Order: sequence, then structure tokens, then C-alpha cells
Amino acid sequence: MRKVYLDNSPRFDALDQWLKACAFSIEKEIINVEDALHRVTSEAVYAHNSNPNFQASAMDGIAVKAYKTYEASETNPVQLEKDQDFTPVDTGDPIPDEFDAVIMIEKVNYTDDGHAIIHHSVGPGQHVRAIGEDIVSKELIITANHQIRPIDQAAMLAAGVLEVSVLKKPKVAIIPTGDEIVKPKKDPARGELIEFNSTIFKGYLTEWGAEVTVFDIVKDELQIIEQALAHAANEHDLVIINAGSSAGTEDYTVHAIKNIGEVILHGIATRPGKPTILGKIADKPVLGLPGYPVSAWLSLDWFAKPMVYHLRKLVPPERPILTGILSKRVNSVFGSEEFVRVKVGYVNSKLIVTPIGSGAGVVMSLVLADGLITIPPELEGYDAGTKIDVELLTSPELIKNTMVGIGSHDLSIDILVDEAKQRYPKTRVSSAHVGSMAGLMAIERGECHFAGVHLLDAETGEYNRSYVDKFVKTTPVKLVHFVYRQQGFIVAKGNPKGIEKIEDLIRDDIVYVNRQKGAGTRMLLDYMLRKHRISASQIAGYTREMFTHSSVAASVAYGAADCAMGIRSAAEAMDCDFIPLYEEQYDFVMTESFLDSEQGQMFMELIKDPTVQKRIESLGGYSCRDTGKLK
Ligand SMILES: Nc1nc2c(c(=O)[nH]1)N[C@H]1C(S)=C(S)[C@@H](COP(=O)(O)OP(=O)(O)OC[C@H]3O[C@@H](n4cnc5c(N)ncnc54)[C@H](O)[C@@H]3O)O[C@H]1N2
Ligand code: MOO
Repeated sequence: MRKVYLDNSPRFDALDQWLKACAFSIEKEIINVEDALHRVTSEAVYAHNSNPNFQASAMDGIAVKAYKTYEASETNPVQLEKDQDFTPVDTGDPIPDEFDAVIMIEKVNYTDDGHAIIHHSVGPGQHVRAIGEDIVSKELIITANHQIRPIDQAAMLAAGVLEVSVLKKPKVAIIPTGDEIVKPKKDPARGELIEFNSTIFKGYLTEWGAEVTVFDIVKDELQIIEQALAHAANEHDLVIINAGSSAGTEDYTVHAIKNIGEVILHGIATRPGKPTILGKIADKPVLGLPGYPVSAWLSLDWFAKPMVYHLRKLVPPERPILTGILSKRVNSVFGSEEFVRVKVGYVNSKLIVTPIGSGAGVVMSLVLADGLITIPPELEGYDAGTKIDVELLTSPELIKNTMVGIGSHDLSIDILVDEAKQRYPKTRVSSAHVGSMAGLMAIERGECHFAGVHLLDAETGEYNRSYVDKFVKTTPVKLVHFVYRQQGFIVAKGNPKGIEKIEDLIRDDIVYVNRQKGAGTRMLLDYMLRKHRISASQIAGYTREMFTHSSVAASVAYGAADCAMGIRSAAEAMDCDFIPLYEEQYDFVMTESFLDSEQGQMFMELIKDPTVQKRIESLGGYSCRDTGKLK
């Protein structure tokens, strides 16, 4: 067997080894204080002058000689002679040497000829800002290795410091590789994959304080990769090379680093992220990131982030952590630390943590993730109900205000998510697509506020009610009508195979793609098959399951299947034809406590809003004629 990875190193050991193996020389530069935001001081900063460097009035009023006011009281007003006993001052004005206190203007009355009458005495120094009240000349303002904040800039400027010595920004090179990778464009050809990882890396590295250069995409050729690496290492403090890090015949990265530098380790004990390479070229750190975006994003966070912070002499910030309850079991491989993307939301004051079960190539799983959970290498997973820490990628405030939906997928839900975001910026609708039955189970277990369901009762022909009565026993719920929608066959544009009716599915030349068990659409198909006395085994592709309307429509659009059951809007979105078969009812099962809550009322307002309904109906195949009615 070909041995591919050298190592299976624990993540923190790997980082330690890498940091120890590289030598760092961090240069300094002098820049204007006004341009120094977020930069790191390379030495301590001392005040050039005091602030204020003269005695200044702290209030609008009159500067006085304090001893002249000592006799004043409510019953014994004292008159101060203009120019001789007082002079008007505004906040910040220098106090003339002969005066030593200030009386606020509100406490002063004037005679017709401009003398001041006061009813209170003041002591010397009253409302006078002493020299150096804020900063004394030569005093320490900020230490070395301090990340400059706006307030630090202000203190330096106040102290007459106009330039500051800072660490140079670490220069980071990003080298994307791969014959199949192309610059971002619309409609890539078959076999072309859009290069977007560099954009992920550049964004985060810039946030962490690096100066980033993205190289042109490098072809999978050992010599060209070596040249790019050598060139990058020459001019940068950290080199990141992306993809070609695993076991493929064209995975040259590790060889290229070895040929011109040193591979410190190849392979870390994590999933995703295993095929990470840590190395150096002429003492400069080199990081080989896996090609898949989720793996690359994680590995960037584990290695590039601490390296950049190390180069900046800073400690990376930690993400906030919340503890929640896992809603379903997650499995992991023994011996590897597993990272799982999750969605989270509070239901009945419990933080419910739902894993997003996508592969490392699914960039959308990161777009939608609220956090990460980690399963340590010595375990093979966590059971549903486990109390677990979540490292947050979304703000705790937004999580607190999340309306949690779990259930069947529908494109109209995406519209609700979008409209809610526009109308109620402090809240959001989150929807996990697991099918109608799984949605019902989730609501029964108290894991969501509402479940989108479309379950046909084969006995009565009625939608949803009998399922709610049968499966939701302990949680008080209401059934809220959402939309009528057309279900039918999704077929290729122009219906080249002439698919018209359910019996066509058993033809030899037809390949079907199905929805997962428990999905309402799957139940509808099974209901129609039974009615027409067709057995599932007669249909090629019946066992091939997908989780959303959009994914089955995409399979048909790209020719991987000839037909799927689904909704009109999904067919239209993928430019497919649609043969209507059935009008079904898609409803929300909503917990009574959510329906009665402020958020629940917002949700009801949203679905009843005519503009929202218009937008849903314009998807095609929808009717909102009863939307929002309690059933
Ligand atoms: N036989 C094995 N195959 C694979 C293994 C393994 O252990 N044995 N590991 C898998 C794992 S885990 C990962 S992660 C991937 C990563 O592999 P590579 O680093 O060699 O990456 P490539 O094969 O070159 O590319 C994979 C994939 O990544 C996407 N990609 C790459 N570059 C970019 C970019 N700049 N922007 C966006 N997306 C990018 C693209 O979809 C590539 O197809 O290998 C598994 N295979
Ligand atoms: O473990 Mo690889 O890093 O994607 O999934």
C-alpha cells in the first residue's frame, strides 16, 4: 500500500513543532500615529509633552481669585470687579496667571455695569484642569507589543507623539494550485472549479493583520510549484500553498516543499483538515492547506492565525463559547479530533445544537454554520442529548433571537429567512432541512419552534393533521396553514423523454432520483405508486436519495437523472420543465409557546404580509390563499 501521510500529529503539537522550527525576524517601521490603527508597537511610547500643558478652564464661566470669594454665601452675595477680580473663560481656555479658580456661568449674576455677583465661595483649583492632569511629559503612554486602538492613538496625539515605531505587517503569500482551478467567472465549463479559497484566506489574514499577496493559479507541475514557492519564500514571512496536499497522482505540494526546503510534518490528527503540511523554506514558515474549503478554513485557523499573531507578537483572540444540548448523534473516527459545523438556537430556554452533516467541500455549510463542536480523538462520537460546548461563529445576541425551524425544505422558507432579516434586523429565521417527519419529531422533542411539514394521509387524503395528532403528544402545538404548492415531475427542458404520468417511471429508459425517507415528497410518490399498483423495485433510481427539491432538480438539469418528484419552483429555478400532478398543503406545526411569544407574533405577521406572499407566489406553483390561518 502506498504510504501517503508521514504523520498523524495532534494539532497543538504540530503547531508547536512548526513554530519552534522556523526562525523569525520581525522588522520595525516608523509610521504616522494617525495611520497606526491596529498596528503593534515595537517599543514603549512616552509622552513628548504634558496634556494639558497649561492651566485650563474645565467649565464655561469666570476665572477668579479664590480668596476674593471666601465671604460669599446665599445670604451674603459678593460683588467681583470686572477685569480686576474676574475674567470670562470658556471650557479649555488658558487661565490667566493672576486667577486660580473658575465659577460656572450658571452660578453668576451680572450687574448692569458688568460686575459679577456670586453667592458661593470657591477654593483654589476649582474647575481648573491642572498641567498634566491627563498626561505628564515623559510618562509611559503604551507599552511595546501593544495593538493600537483609536483611544491609544488619541493619547499619543494628545501627548505630542506624532510618529510611532511599529512591527511591520507580516507579509503572507497565497499560492493556489490545481489544473482544474480557474479564476472566478460565471458558468464554468465541465471540469473547471472556481478558485475561491484564496479569497477566504486573504479576508481572514487581512483581518488578522497580515499584508497579503495572492499569486496566479499554479498548474500541477512539480517544477512550477517549486519556482512559485521559492519566489514567495524570498519575499514573504509566511507562504501558504493551497491544495495538492493529499494522495492524488498530481498532489505535488509536499514534494515541492521537500525539494527546496523541509517538511516538518504532513498529516494532522483532525477531520477535516488531515492533509495539512507544515514546513519551511530558508527558515520561512510554509503552510500547505488542503484543497477542500472547509478543511482549508479550519487549518488556516489552526496554523496561519497563530503564526500571524506570533509574527505580530500578539495572542489570537478566542471565540465565545456556549453550552448546549446535541439534538442528534454525531459520529467520529477514533484517533482523530473531529470538527463538526452546527446550527444553534434557543428553544424553551435550552440551547439546541444541530449538526450540519455536510462534507468538507461544502462551502455553504460554513456560510450557514453558527458554530463548531469538537469531538476529541479518544471518542467515536456523541449521543443525542449530550451537553456540549459550541465555539461560536455567530454573535450570541443573534443566537438568542433565532426562530428555529426544522422540517421539510421549501423555497418559500428561503424567502421568509430573507424577509425576516430585512424587517427584524435583531432576529433571524433559521431553518434546517431534514424532511417533514424528522421535523415533527424535532418539535415533539422540544428542539424547534416550528416545523414545516407536508404529510399526506393516504387513508383520508388530508394533509398533516393526522400526523400531528399521532406523533406530537407532549408538546402543545398549533397547525398553521402556510402554502398550497404544486408537486409534480421535474424533467429536462423540453421533456425529451416524453414523461407524462406516474406509469412512465417504470420505463427502461427512465432514471429517477428520489427524496429521502420521511420527506413529504417521498410519501406522496409512494402514495401515488400504491394507487397505481407500481412497485418501487420497478423504478431505476428509486433508492438514490437526495435531501432537497433543489438538489433533485439540479440532478435532472445536469442529466444525472431523467425525472424527480418535486415542486414547480425548484424546476423553474433549474430551468427544467414541470408536469403538475398534485396540489399539496405545506403547513407549519408551531409550538403554542412560540405562537404566543413576541417572536412568534413577528413570524405570523411576516407570513401574513401581502408583499411576502406576493414574492412567494411569484416563485411559481404556490398559492397563499389560506396562509396564516389556524387549522
Ligand atoms: N485517496 C485519498 N484521497 C483523498 C484523501 C486521502 O487521504 N486519500 N484526502 C481527502 C481529503 S481529507 C481532502 S481535504 C482532499 C484535499 O486534497 P488536496 O489538498 O490534495 O486538494 P486537491 O485534490 O488538489 O483539491 C481538492 C478539491 O479542493 C477544491 N479546491 C482546491 N483548490 C481550490 C481553490 N483554490 N478554491 C476553491 N476550491 C479549491 C476543489 O474542489 C478540488 O477538487 O483530498 C481528499 N482526497
Ligand atoms: O479531512 Mo479532509 O481535510 O477534508 O476532509
